[in-house]
Amino acid sequence: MQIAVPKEIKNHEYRVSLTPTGARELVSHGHVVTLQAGAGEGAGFADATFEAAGARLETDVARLWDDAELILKVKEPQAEEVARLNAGQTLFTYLHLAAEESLTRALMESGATCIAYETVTDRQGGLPLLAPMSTVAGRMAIQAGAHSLEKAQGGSGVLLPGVPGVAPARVAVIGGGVVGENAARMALGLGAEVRVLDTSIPRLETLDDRYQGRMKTVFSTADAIDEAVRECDLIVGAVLIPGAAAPKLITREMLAEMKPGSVLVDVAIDQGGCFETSRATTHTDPSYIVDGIVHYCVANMPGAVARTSTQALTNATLPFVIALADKGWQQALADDTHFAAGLNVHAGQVTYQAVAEAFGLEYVAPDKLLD
Ligand SMILES: NC(=O)C1=CN([C@@H]2O[C@H](COP(=O)(O)OP(=O)(O)OC[C@H]3O[C@@H](n4cnc5c(N)ncnc54)[C@H](O)[C@@H]3O)[C@@H](O)[C@H]2O)C=CC1
Ligand SMILES: CC(=O)C(=O)O
Ligand SMILES: [Mg+2]
Repeated sequence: MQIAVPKEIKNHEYRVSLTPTGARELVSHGHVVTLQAGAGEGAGFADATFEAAGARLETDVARLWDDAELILKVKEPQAEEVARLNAGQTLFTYLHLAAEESLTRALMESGATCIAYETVTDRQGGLPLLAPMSTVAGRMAIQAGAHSLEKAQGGSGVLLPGVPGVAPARVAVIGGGVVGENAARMALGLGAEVRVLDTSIPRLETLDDRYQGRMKTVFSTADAIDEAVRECDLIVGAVLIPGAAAPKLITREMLAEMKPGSVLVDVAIDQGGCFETSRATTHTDPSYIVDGIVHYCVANMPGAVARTSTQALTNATLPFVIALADKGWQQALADDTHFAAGLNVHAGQVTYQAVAEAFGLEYVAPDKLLD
């Protein structure tokens, strides 16, 4: 199969969708891997390393897209990328469509088959292609939050661990999944006082057991969120209802209850964000202030640590990419219902229920296309 690896064009996105190690595996399966020249540089992978792995280099972007049967990307396609996509091609990348009606409609119009990393599932009920980047983003959320608390960023001037004789900061993490656990773990490591809110009791049990009570576990209710808003210096938004737009858990009105200069880090921004006042930002200008509260809402946080993220992403995606390339999308998805959960759009139809519901579009179940 002809596989294309374009250079990412989203603001400060330095990841690439395949490492040279991944390219070597695909080439050994008899596939042709074509990399846009320079696509790996941001992640520290020179063109020559890809060539040594058996990949071809292409400088003509139009030709790269035109010749491809399978296009591997990291971030959702930007407008100029959607325009290059054609019927019959398969796109495998993060899509986050429930937060993006215009992208959903544009992908439908392209006629292509679009498989989202973030909705592929596993037998344990997890999201194996979201998890590696959630791990990265969760860990970064506390770095970003600590920085945002500094006065120069508009923050309250609180140091997360405090110092002897001065209390540490209070951190609340709403959503105790992969992002949430990693954020809470980093905050604990820095000496903050940490609570995690989740609606899943089994998840809170796991965290309580794993961290032996060192982080407070809280059942997520409106009361518990009100309390966190009043008490905490830093709140990380890390909720997810797979494939759906994030619920708005902190309203603009509630910001008045927060201490001035407190910080909201909305990691769930790629699914629309879980705070009413969140809007997606970029690494160029990552935070802004509403009613005295600093908001950090970067939708591609892992792009800033592209080396680590690229390796972690390829480790997770490679078995799925090999299945797509070896068998074609229809057979690969028919053989694995968890992989089939990744299909979001095919030939003009929406094949992911939460996305169809978000925009009042007709839903076509993937299994109807796979018989
Ligand atoms: N901004 C960025 O760069 C990145 C964003 N993300 C996003 O972070 C979000 C979280 O991802 P994961 O941790 O992997 O998901 P996950 O599925 O592992 O965890 C989500 C958790 O939220 C909980 N939850 C749902 N509704 C809740 C509520 N009302 N209150 C409290 N908890 C609630 C669930 O029970 C679950 O434990 C996703 O939107 C994901 O796309 C992930 C990676 C990078
Ligand atoms: C998950 C996601 O949106 C990212 O890694 O950028
Ligand atoms: Mg086209």
